[in-house]
Amino acid sequence: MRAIKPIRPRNIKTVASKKKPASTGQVGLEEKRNGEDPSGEANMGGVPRFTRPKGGGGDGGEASPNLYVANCGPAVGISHEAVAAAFGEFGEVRGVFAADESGARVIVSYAEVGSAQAALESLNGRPCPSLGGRSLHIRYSVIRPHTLEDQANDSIPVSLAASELNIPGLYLLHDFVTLEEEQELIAAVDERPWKNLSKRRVQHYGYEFCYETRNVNTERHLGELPTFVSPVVERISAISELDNSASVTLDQLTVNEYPPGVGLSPHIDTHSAFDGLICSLSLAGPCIMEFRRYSDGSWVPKSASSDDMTVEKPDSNFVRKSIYLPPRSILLLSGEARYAWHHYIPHHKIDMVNDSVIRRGSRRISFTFRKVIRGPCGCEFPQYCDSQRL
Ligand SMILES: O=C(O)CCC(=O)C(=O)O
Ligand SMILES: [Fe+2]
Repeated sequence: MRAIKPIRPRNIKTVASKKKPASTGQVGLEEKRNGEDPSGEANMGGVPRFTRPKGGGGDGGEASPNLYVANCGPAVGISHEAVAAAFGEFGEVRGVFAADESGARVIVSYAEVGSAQAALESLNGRPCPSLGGRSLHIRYSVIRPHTLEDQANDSIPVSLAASELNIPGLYLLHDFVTLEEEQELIAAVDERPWKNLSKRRVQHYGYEFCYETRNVNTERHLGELPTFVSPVVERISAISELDNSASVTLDQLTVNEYPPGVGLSPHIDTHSAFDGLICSLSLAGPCIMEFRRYSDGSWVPKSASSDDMTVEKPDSNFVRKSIYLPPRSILLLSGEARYAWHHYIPHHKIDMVNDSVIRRGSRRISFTFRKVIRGPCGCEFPQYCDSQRL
């Protein structure tokens, strides 16, 4: 058994994610530029995320379901409810939010772009009878990128050691491979074909992971895991912390290559797809991984076809914990950590570590090893389990 280096605890803080879980688009507003989660994002930490488009020109540029409306708001005697009613004539209004602290500028967020278009055409620059005859100045709103200040407002402490997180079944082993092994593993995958997803590239071995079903086709075995990972797989099976779970034969490998700043939406790996041990080796670059335990965390199948792996319920409460994954470390998820906690990599180019700014300057490559199962999952966490959904 190889020795596991002790981990020096440090007080690290991250500028992590949003407090509120996004809608099924955890890709959320950074990616869905039209904004599908206005209520959670428009005023994150008191700072509006929808904002006035920069520069001059017409209606403010690219059409969006969110309108920036000036000369209107509580400071000029117009309540948000009144705004919602007036704009509601053009389609479903999802929300009205303060655009800034003036009280005289609001964001009106529609369900549909077409409604925003109709409202803009009818109401812009004209006195609006249902809003006291005020002339409104309307443009399409844009989403202000996350700033460090936003992130700091939404930060949670980041641990270096899994033991600090108190999540049963979670382990982080530092320096699981050497620098030389890391280079060899990276070179091996760089020689092989990558598959492009929307924001990152992947390779699958053993069985292909299907992002639409979040499962594998057990009938299509692609072959044994490649020999270049054999030393890693052997080393995993010798990890004493894992007792008998390490004796499972890992037969599926997903290699992920994340460009700087790209993360992964919160998800639990499908229970009925994989056995109780999931191992993720980090190479090349670091990341922060957040764990979330949802109080009402039933397993929600993904509706939209996407590779972002978002599986979460909007508006549910959750506990957050965060850990720093350095290159060459391996993260082990078993038991509760594997079955009941969502894991998530925030989409950040910058993280705060010990009050200093850490840039994710390089790509991160992860090797995630799992064991495919054929029958239903029999875990002890039915509320998170696709096999035992109540
Ligand atoms: O990149 C990682 O470390 C995690 C990947 C992951 O969670 C997954 O592929 O399900
Ligand atoms: Fe995962």
